[in-house]
Amino acid sequence: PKTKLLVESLKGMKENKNDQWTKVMRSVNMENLRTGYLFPEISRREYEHSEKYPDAKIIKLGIGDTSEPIPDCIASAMAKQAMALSTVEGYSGYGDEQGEKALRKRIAEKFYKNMDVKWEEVFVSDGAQCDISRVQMLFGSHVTVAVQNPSFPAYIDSSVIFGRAGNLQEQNGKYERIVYMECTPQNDFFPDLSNTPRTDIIFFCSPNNPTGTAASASQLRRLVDFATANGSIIVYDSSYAAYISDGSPTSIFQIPGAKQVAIEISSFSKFAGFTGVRLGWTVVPKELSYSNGFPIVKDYDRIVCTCFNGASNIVQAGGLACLSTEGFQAVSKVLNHYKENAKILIEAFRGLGMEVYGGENAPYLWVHFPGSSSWEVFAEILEKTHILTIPGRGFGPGGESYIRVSSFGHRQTILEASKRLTSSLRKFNFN
Ligand SMILES: Cc1ncc(COP(=O)(O)O)c(CN[C@@H](CCC[C@H](N)C(=O)O)C(=O)O)c1O
Repeated sequence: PKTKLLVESLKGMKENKNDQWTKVMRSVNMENLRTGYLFPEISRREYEHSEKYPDAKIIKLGIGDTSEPIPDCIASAMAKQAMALSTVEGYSGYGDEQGEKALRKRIAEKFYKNMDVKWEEVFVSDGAQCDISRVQMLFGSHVTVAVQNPSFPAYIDSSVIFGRAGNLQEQNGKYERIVYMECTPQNDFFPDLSNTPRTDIIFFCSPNNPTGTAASASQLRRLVDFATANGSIIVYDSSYAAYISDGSPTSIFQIPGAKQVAIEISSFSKFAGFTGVRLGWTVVPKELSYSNGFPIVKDYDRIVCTCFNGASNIVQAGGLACLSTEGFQAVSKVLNHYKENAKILIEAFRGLGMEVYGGENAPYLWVHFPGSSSWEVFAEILEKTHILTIPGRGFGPGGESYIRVSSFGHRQTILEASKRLTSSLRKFNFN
């Protein structure tokens, strides 16, 4: 009788389709996210290609995911913490939502030396991606937002979800309420602030994803002055700071006065291979306040306590190990491996006479195919070389006619990619 009842009820649902739906309206903000999120689309294209060419050895230089194993001393620290949980004396439950004090202190010492950043201003998280949305929770839907163009899509997409982007303008692919700060080779990938309207929030990523370029101290000085003059807040994403090789600032807080106007988000993903382990942090300075003088750090603390129960204790043990002398030496070796990969790929593209940007201060190359559609270049390269890249258009209208190539991969894979590109790209006639 129970099965019969279940079958009847299911049949009943099929007869009147409308009964299947709730009466809850969909958020207009979610409706406004008209395109799919970029990275799952790249994974879908990869899957389609692997179906079409089941024997092809696809090389993945698309999604910026690390490839090399986590150094043993770091993995062992996580394993040790995990095993400790199986003992009475080693077990621990909920930790501080803001992160373990020892790790907060270590992050402040390691990455913010002489920048007057206090450990109480460091909030440990499960990654920069999540913190971008948690920082968005600080502000009402009325606030205005500026992003670099091109830029990592999470800043725009989370602004849409929080109702501060307006409608997507089909004709130019821009959201009507977002200010797009053009970053091109012509302006050294730094926006012309004298022609940039005031916004409440300025998302700024350096080293930059996708262009792979790092802002200089004088450029960041101008950015801080611009935010100070406008009473704006910079949300600075330094997830790739560890790749900086040319002495550019690794933090916005290297710029005097930045603590009054900036929040910094960062991550263990790309310097420690923690993309799957999930660990990041956000610095909210005590000096940063809303227009009524209320300290923003108090609201951020409230959001972290209400919306996040703290990063995993196992993962935080790994984070602490990353920042030990031995651990940081070990992850730096892996970083150099990726930097060497970038050099190999730059050589391959430059050897073909192509304009390549980035790669020195970030694990991303920004390759220009003047006059070509970036999705067509992406598809052609995938079809002809079985190499996955990312079409620049996926990072905003400013990415059209570029592709982003990531330098994560085993050395053999990168050398193989370089060989395929060199032998195949000559024949491509992109126009
Ligand atoms: C500028 C910047 N800020 C934050 C992040 C995410 O950091 P997290 O790992 O959350 O600490 C990233 C990671 N971006 C990658 C991974 C993307 C694929 C991930 N599934 C996603 O959907 O974002 C890429 O651009 O290929 C980044 O570039």
